[in-house]
Amino acid sequence: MNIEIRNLMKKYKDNTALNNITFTLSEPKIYGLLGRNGAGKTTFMEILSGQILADSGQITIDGENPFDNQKLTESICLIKEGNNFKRDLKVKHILKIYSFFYPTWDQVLADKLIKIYSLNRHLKIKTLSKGMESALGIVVGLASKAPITIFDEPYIGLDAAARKKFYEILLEEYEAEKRTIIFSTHLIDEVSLLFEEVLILQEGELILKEEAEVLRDNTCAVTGSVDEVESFIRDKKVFEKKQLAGMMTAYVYGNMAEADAHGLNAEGVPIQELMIYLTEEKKTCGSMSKEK
Ligand SMILES: Nc1ncnc2c1ncn2[C@@H]1O[C@H](COP(=O)(O)OP(=O)(O)OP(=O)(O)O)[C@@H](O)[C@H]1O
Repeated sequence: MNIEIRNLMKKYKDNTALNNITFTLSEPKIYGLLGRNGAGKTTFMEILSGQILADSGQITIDGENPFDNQKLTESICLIKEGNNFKRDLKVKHILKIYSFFYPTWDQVLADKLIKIYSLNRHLKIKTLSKGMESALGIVVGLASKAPITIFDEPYIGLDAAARKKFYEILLEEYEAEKRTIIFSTHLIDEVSLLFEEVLILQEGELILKEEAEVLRDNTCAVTGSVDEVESFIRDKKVFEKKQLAGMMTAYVYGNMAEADAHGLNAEGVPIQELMIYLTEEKKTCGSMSKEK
């Protein structure tokens, strides 16, 4: 589905949550939507899923506005950090409701996931632990098979093994059938290998939109003697330098092969590091620009 966002603005009183963002998500991909606390990620995901209205600008999915649009809502599944389900309903009721709601619902997958996460269908939501409630969110998000599936920090309380299982199945399902998956999380290191494209919001503005592979190929951490590294980075954009006992590591925009050719040790820069750097101050990544 083609998602077009043009000059989207959203304010809460004097607080600007989204400030004139413009971009297009035209392909089914796994998108990582990143940013510091309060950057506007949840606000954007709520507008995209038709739950709230923007103040101005346009948002369209295949040409239609998602707000109050029943037909489109059947194609979008938003799983939030918590409170996704009515507290007095049982797990089995939730599964039933969502299976009716989503034309693309996959009951076989839902059953498989219920088993993997050892969820008891007869328990009421209010009696589930935080981790179990998150697991149910994951079951619904994945089994919905919604063409636009959005996970907003979906795994509060879920342990590392359960999160790993989630990533594995997400990837398996995505490989079997591509769909647009938008994933927002603060556990970037854990998930970043899943991302095909990364979007970074800061203070309501989109400061980066780039394919993950381009980011990986064009940023590196080079280490060597201070003189060697200083000479290598002279004509490069450097976003951090660290020095210890005569050695220097510099994070730069450049590729590893070039650093190797200079006899320097080069490693990739984790997306989390890049996000932290870019959001320290308002910076954009030069040619790795925000809008395409
Ligand atoms: N319902 C609301 N009422 C008032 N202000 C709000 C509301 N929802 C969000 N905001 C404000 O809008 C800004 C963006 O919030 P949002 O929740 O979209 O950020 P976020 O990137 O999802 O943050 P986090 O990573 O902490 O979840 C913040 O300054 C927040 O305080």
